[in-house]
Amino acid sequence: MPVNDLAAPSIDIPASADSLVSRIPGVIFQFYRSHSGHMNFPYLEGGGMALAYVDKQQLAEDASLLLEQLTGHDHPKVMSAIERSARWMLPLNTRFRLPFPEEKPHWIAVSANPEPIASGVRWNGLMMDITDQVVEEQRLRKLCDTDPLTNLPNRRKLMGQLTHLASMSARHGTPLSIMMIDIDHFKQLNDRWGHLQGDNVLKQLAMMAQSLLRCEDMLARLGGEEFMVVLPLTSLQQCHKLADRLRQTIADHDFGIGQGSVTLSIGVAEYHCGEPLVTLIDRADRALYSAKEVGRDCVCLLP
Ligand SMILES: Nc1nc2c(ncn2[C@@H]2O[C@H](COP(=O)(O)OP(=O)(O)OP(=O)(O)O)[C@@H](O)[C@H]2O)c(=O)[nH]1
Repeated sequence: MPVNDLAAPSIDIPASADSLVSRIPGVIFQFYRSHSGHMNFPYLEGGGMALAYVDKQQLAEDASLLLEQLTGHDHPKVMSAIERSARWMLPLNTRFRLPFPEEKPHWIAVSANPEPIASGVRWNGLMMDITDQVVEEQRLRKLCDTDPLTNLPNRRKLMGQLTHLASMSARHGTPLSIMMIDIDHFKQLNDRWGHLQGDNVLKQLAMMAQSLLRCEDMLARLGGEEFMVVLPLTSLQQCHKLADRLRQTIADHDFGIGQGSVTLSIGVAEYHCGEPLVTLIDRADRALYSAKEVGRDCVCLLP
């Protein structure tokens, strides 16, 4: 084999790190915070879109021009990540939304190592635009938490929300109630009208129930023809009233198969501060069972 064939192909090697930095899909930075709290970016270079709308000269003087643009929870989140990193000399790892003109904000991931210096702390790190990755994460999370037929939250999502609301209720001493809802004789409905019509009833029912609720309430499909509603700041009596309104609304509705063809049995229970959630759910289940026992199309409650 001729010796020339083994030689490395001729490539365009960047002359310096600086010329390489402008070609990478991210930003390399140095960030500084003085003991008095002044922050700036002594160094901020890179490629990709993230730098297109920031004024590097200004940020070299004052980083708050960037930090003040952060919206929602991002500003306190980033500030406390900086504080934690500075206090414990731990890597700074966080993400935030950077507003972009005439576009949705872009998600930026930050990763930097702190080093103490006499006048404050200096970080050397990277920022990357991770918008595509975050959008995909959000899509997958929604898929995991959603019932595909009705588009309602599923059991998994509901249990997370119920756990959160129960701890808020215990902490603030506020009432919390749940409704367990089951369609009566749904098997007969499917057998008589077909599975597609059954699906249609589930979808319409979900929309109608949703329209009777407040935005802080959560309606979920637990599976089959069973639904649950979690109602924060709602006593057993208020929940009972609402459950009966829902039962009546559904009984009055013609789902394309005649009024009265779809009815609900509903069990209602109220959270007792500190009890396990399975106990609350079991009470609502037993109330639902009682509603079936007394003849369906009714609401029963267990305090
Ligand atoms: N169309 C449709 N049917 C479903 C779905 N999931 C479960 N089902 C049906 O729901 C029916 C539930 O039947 P059962 O558990 O016997 O309860 P029921 O007939 O409603 O009787 P009661 O609850 O005692 O009033 C079954 O026939 C399931 O096949 C679904 O996504 N779509």
